[in-house]
Amino acid sequence: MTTTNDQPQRDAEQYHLENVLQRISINIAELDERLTAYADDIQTQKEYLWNSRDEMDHIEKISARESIQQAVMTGDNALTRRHRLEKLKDSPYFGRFDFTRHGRQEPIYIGVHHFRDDMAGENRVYDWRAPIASLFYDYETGPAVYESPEGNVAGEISLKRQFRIKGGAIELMIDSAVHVVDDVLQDELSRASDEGMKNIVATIQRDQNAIIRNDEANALIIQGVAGSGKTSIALHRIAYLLYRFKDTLTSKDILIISPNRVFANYISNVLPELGEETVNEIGMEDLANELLEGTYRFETFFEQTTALLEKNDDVMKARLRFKVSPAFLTQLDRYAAHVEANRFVAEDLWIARRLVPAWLLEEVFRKHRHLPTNERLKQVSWEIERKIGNQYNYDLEREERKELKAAVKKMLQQTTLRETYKGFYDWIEQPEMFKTASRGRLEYADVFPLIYLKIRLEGVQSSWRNVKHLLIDEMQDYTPVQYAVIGRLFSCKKTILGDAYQSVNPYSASKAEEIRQVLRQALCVTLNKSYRSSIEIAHFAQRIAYNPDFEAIERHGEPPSVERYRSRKDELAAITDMARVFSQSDHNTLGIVCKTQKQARKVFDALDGEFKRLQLLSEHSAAFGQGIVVCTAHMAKGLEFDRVVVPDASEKNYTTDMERNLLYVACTRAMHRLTLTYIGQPSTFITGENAHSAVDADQVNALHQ
Ligand SMILES: Nc1ncnc2c1ncn2[C@@H]1O[C@H](COP(=O)(O)OP(=O)(O)OP(=O)(O)O)[C@@H](O)[C@H]1O
Repeated sequence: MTTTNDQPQRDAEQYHLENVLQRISINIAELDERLTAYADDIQTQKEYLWNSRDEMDHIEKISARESIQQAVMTGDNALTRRHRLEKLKDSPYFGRFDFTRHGRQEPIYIGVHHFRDDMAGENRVYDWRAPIASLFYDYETGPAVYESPEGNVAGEISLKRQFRIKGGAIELMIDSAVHVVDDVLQDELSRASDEGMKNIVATIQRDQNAIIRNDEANALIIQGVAGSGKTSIALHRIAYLLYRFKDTLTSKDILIISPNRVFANYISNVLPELGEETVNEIGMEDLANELLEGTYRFETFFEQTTALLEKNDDVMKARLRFKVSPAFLTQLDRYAAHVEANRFVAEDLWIARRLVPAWLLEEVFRKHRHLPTNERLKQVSWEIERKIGNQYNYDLEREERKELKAAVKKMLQQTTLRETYKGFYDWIEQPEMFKTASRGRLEYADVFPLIYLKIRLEGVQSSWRNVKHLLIDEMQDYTPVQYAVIGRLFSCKKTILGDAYQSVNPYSASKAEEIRQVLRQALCVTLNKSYRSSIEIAHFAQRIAYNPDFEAIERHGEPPSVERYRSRKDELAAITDMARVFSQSDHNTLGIVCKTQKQARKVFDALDGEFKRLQLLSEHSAAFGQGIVVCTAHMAKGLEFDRVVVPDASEKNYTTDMERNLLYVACTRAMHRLTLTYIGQPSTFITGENAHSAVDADQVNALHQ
């Protein structure tokens, strides 16, 4: 790898950049002229329609309106193109490679958007998603081949160059012989955090590129270590699919299931940055509410996790464990079949002195299995009435119709969905496995099994049935039953991603393999390289949850510090000092990540009043900004901060497996600095026999060299 200090080369690139910027400005000016002409044309057409409305017939009016609509659409397209060009003005491209095919060498510039210079009839910048752009991510200099719609195109790459261009000036320019230059990546990763998640188009790695461009897998499951870029890749994949299938896929066809609104907000600017509209997003609880049509109140996942942490109730854990086992789903399926077979007890029926045999009633009832129960009964009565009409040439009187309806209704074992669900636990002779949460609500662990039963017995209405691509983040926090519901609800393609090591609630979790068993036809891929944290932080986190396949990017920073205090008061005073130091630094975010909401509230109260940009996140929060963010590990999942402080990293506070996971999530949120504080004894996960002391930090380092 060489940094291009070669002045003539830099001058040539500067000249090229200025030329591209000039061409962008010329194209924008031309678009502006066209936009003015479109606006005038639309205005004229509207005036004509208005002035001539009395002389025009219906057909003429429709055609005039269509013509206006057409002009508006053309104008909109021109406006979108203008917006894109405007964005390119700041940074038109980030990469170049020289590609020789059929003896002809051409420099190819790659940017976030395509720039076709319409006036000169030339492609000046290729969209990073274009087939030819894959060469940039997949090859070093030398022979290379890419797949185009017309077939494979082979050639030779003779130069690879990376740029960082800002405000129309080249800030960084590096030539590289390796696939994507480490220096540029290092430079990107060393920066302070942004508002929200950023795009990574300039430094997508080869294995990441393969996942982004996989357009065949029906369900793609990405298991990746903390900070491996799963969320980034999933969003870039969505942008890629929108580009690749632009005729059949729009952002309205995509749905993201995300863990909470803070996370949804955090990732929401990536797609617009990539030139796509934001896509629909929903949380599991909202989805459940919609499927149950708001008829049942239930505790939230956050409440379930909090209860587990605060009560450490073994009986509750046993209930949760039971409901994530594969056997549970099988039993639920059997029960659904049993209920279906026994809920309608038909008898021969005499209506208007005509016989309706029991077998016929049963057959009609069975036929309409996917209707809600009431609808189904109505359908049975209506079909029987029609059959009587056809067979006996007799139309039922009003009273007879009523009699028929009542008789059909009586044949059904009348129970509510909730009673039927509760009956499941009696049926399997484990009634203790069903328990209501506070205020008569359903326990969260019962919500999706209940929905599953509803789907099996009567079907559900979903406003998302037309979704064409579903993205599920933090897959580890959903149970096999949730995946069974998702599998039945969404027949579309799916991208599912997460990390088994980051389950915030191991009693209610799934691993990639378990998800694959439920969804079938799924392709699992693994990402083992972590980009977020400095190598020191990454290796520290490995001591908490060791993964032999883990690989950290070689970016150095300060070693994490574990600090002991004599009292809680001293500890809080030290954390306040850390917040002060952060406020004076050039870092943008400090996450103070606690185990429970109560603990987070205490830390927040200690800091409140002194710091301007201070925020406490709760399950009701919708976003977080730059500054100091106090939250639980549960809420911090998927987020990242320049600096992280983990208060109360004591033996008492972090003991169980669940707490180990939370500690791991908390530490892996840190990009550049990590501090853990405690009083008494430190958690054995970071120092004692429970930490991965068998493989100490040096050994872990050695493993990765
Ligand atoms: N190829 C890349 N180039 C630059 N930055 C990258 C690249 N891949 C990942 N990153 C950065 O690494 C960080 C982690 O990415 P992301 O949040 O997508 O990972 P994740 O696997 O979803 O993490 P986690 O599971 O820990 O929440 C982000 O700052 C992202 O920008």
